[in-house]
Amino acid sequence: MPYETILVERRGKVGVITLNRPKALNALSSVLMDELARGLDELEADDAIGCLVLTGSEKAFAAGADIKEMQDKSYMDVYKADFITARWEHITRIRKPVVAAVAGYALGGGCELAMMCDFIIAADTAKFGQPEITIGTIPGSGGTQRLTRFVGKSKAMDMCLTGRMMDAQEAERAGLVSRVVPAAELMDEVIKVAERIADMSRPMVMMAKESVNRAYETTLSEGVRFERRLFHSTFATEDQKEGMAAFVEKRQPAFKHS
Ligand SMILES: CC(C)=CC(=O)SCCNC(=O)CCNC(=O)[C@H](O)C(C)(C)COP(=O)(O)OP(=O)(O)OC[C@H]1O[C@@H](n2cnc3c(N)ncnc32)[C@H](O)[C@@H]1OP(=O)(O)O
Repeated sequence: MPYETILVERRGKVGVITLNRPKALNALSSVLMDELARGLDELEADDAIGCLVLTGSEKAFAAGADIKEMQDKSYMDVYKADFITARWEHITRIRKPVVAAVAGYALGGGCELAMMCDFIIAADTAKFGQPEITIGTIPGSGGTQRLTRFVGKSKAMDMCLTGRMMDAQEAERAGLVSRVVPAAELMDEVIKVAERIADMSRPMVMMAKESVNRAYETTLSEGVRFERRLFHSTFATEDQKEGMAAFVEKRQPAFKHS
């Protein structure tokens, strides 16, 4: 079935999903979020793809959940449908890495969606914020939780209570984004990063992702034990033998993803 609100492309080993509702600044409607889940599943299932990129337009990664769609919902509507989280958290269950390439506005649900990716590379035009307070609600898809883990309590409170936006430089200083690049170079830079990841051993990439994510869900000692067990398991793989042999033989590894 064709997509109406996203574009799904393959650039070699990299799968790119572009949010595509330009007239609404990529407001995250239920149709868009359903299509995003479908697009992610399509790329997850494609063995040729080693890394995913999620991006928007020059003006907006996404300006949040679709306010026009939400405004008339009742408490029962949102409670019974478990609006918004059930649908939105799909991206966090993707096992391949997902890099967010953010230019322009990443507000509300847009900021939350970017934070659900594995890391964020921002254009120097990016603006992050949780402005829900300004429209009479609060973040509903992890904004108060993930933002606090990224930037700490003081800045998260400031963002969530005032609804102010953070520019790309502040977001980098605060640890929300991993790097900032000139807007004109955003996609080239992100594709280079994604290609580098896609060239690594796929099972090792998945294990590293799983292990870093465990840091958010458990204690330090449990996390370190989890990491060590995964580390041990890498010694049962062909790619560990190949990677270390290639280092010793001073050549590039040829990973078989096994
Ligand atoms: C996940 C949860 C629980 C909650 C949320 O995400 S709530 C939403 C949080 N986001 C916001 O509150 C941001 C809303 N948008 C804005 O404040 C502004 O649009 C802007 C600052 C991002 C850009 O302002 P600008 O003047 O440049 O552009 P606009 O004329 O305001 O917008 C263009 C066009 O897009 C529509 N739009 C923008 N954001 C949304 C949105 N979140 N939902 C639905 N539609 C949105 C806007 O209405 C306008 O369309 P029309 O010209 O047809 O009205």
